[in-house]
Amino acid sequence: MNRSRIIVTALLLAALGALLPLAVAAYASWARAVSQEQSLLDGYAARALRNVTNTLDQGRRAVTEMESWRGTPCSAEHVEQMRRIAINSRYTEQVGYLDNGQPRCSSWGVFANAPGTPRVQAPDAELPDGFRITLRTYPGITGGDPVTVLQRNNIYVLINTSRLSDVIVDDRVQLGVAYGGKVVSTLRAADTDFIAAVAASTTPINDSRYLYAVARQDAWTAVVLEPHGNLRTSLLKELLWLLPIGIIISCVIVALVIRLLRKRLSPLAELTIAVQQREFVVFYQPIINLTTGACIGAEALVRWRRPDGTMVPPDLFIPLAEESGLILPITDQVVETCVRDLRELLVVDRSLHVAINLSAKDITTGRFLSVVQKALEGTGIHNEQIWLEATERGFIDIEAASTNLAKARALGFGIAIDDFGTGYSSLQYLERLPTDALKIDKCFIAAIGRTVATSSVISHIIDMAKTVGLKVVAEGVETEAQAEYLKAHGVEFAQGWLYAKAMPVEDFLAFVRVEAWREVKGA
Ligand SMILES: Nc1nc2c(ncn2[C@@H]2O[C@H](COP(=O)(O)O[C@H]3[C@@H](O)[C@H](n4cnc5c(=O)[nH]c(N)nc54)O[C@@H]3COP(=O)(O)O)[C@@H](O)[C@H]2O)c(=O)[nH]1
Repeated sequence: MNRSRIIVTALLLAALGALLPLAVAAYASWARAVSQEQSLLDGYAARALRNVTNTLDQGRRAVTEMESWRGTPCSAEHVEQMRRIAINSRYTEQVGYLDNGQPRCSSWGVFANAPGTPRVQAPDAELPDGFRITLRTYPGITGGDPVTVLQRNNIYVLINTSRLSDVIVDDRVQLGVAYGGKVVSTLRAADTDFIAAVAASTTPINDSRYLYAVARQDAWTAVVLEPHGNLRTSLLKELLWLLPIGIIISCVIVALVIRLLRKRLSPLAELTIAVQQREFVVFYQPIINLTTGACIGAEALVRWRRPDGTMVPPDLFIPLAEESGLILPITDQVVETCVRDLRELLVVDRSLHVAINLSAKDITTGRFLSVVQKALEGTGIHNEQIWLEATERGFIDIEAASTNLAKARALGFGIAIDDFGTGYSSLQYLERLPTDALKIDKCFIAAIGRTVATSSVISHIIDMAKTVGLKVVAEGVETEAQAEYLKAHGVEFAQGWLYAKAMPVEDFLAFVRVEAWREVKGA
């Protein structure tokens, strides 16, 4: 994944991580508010139903008690008894006596077609215990309040219908009581259509306007409802503690994403992925015989080709790779690539070699030897065609370095000391290390012909290398004057922009073909 994709993904993750806990907190607050309100309504509905049962039971008890009275109907004692029962029965407005289906007397006195005489109306239902119930009727004498009539044999009681819904509930709540789907009594300006619909339905009703609870017993239904908008207060209460938790979780997630992003975008993380994705390519810089002008091989120089195609020069990632240990798999990939790229060429032309840079870790651990040997297995490339370049950084553990390089040399690999002259103790290394060639660092080559301190050093390096019988390769040759100087001082080999820059394998193969053709033609 490239950088911008990672950033976009991280931004999306951060946005999601920030929003999700807030959304969950909001949803949880809503769900908790609804659940709390719902259980409150459930409690009210159960209470309302209990109230209906209690009220009717009281009426039933009044009738039953009156039924057991023996005496002359509508006598003063009879009326007195009815009055006594009505007074003691909290919800009963009136206890009365029927003669031939017509009210004759009640706890209020004897009727003689007085205006308070309850009208006799056909009952709405016959109950299993022999009672008949008339849900809403008007006694006339009470000034219009509807009453519910409970009657058995020739005794009846009047109950103020509003008693059926007389329950203490929160102000915001509406309540209704229905019998067989018909709304009998309501508390406050309740939505009777909705209550009737709930009472008549056996399945829950989805209505965006109300939150409601229902309790049923026999044909009675108590419905308690409140507009959804009323939930706002409970919702705010829940949000007050759930939202801060959501915000904290959001912040933690965003911080984690940023941390991961920074880690993922760190140079080390990118390099690690580059190694895993094998994003390295090898360029080859020709090495030239200064006397004949022929190409005798190439130095393999690694580049990191990022997924977007940009090339990262080794100076920018080799130090980090060495520090982190990633240089080891990078060396492995360079070795494999060199063998794959140049196998045919090296087998056809045995005079050619490829020089591979080793890192300090490669040299001290000695692992490069098995890596190179394994890569060469069955390729037909001779060990002598592989030069291994070591810099002074690899000689910190001089014992390990000389042992490992000696092993490599004994197997026929060429050993070159790279960047020679740039360290503090180059000469000391020369004595102790098994070496075939010295590569003079480009800073000395650049000083040729210039009046700088380093300009005089180069001739001493060349003399000394020749004295100990080493091949000399001059690095960074950029001008004819430098080449002439080197030739005049007996340097055999050179590489530098004067001849060619490091190039992709196809270009290098073409370069070698052209050079070979030029040789044939004697140009
Ligand atoms: N452990 C490994 N180190 C490696 C590997 N590949 C490269 N390197 C080291 O990275 C350093 C930079 O290399 P690079 O940017 O490829 O530069 C090389 C040449 O391009 C450059 N050069 C060659 N000719 C000229 C020239 O005429 N003028 C000029 N200014 N620069 C020139 O020099 C670099 C080669 O240096 P050297 O290795 O010292 O021969 C460099 O230190 C590489 O060693 C790797 O696979 N493993």
